[in-house]
Amino acid sequence: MKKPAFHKSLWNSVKGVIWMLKSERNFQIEIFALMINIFLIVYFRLSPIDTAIILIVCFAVLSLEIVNTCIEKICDIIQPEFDERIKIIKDSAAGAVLLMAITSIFVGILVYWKYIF
Ligand SMILES: Nc1ncnc2c1ncn2[C@@H]1O[C@H](COP(=O)(O)OP(=O)(O)OP(=O)(O)O)[C@@H](O)[C@H]1O
Repeated sequence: MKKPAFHKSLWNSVKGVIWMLKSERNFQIEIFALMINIFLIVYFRLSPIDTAIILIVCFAVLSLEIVNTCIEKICDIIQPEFDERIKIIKDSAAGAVLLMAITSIFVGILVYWKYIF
């Protein structure tokens, strides 16, 4: 298959993110959390390094959510019926998002702490 032009593959990636925004509830919640963080970054006038740390953890959660959804979709195509192996794959992929979400909460507390107190 011929490789699409750069602008075409970039647009395909954007369409993927738009699909996630329209279809995935967890992704919508994580985007809402990103908005809150952007507000807090501006409100507390975070330093460039603290801003970078907050944005990195926010986008790490969002990116993992996309990968988790892709794994779920592939699993649903491969095995629509109940399968113990699919359960392990889906639960593990969801676990990756959970670990990063917990990490992001701790990072948020560490960063915002000095601006609040
Ligand atoms: N084919 C299957 N075989 C075994 N267990 C499954 C299967 N499909 C889903 N499950 C179980 O149901 C859970 C939820 O799977 P589902 O595909 O509905 O994802 P979801 O509700 O979108 O989850 P998430 O909140 O992680 O995005 C999985 O983590 C897994 O434990």
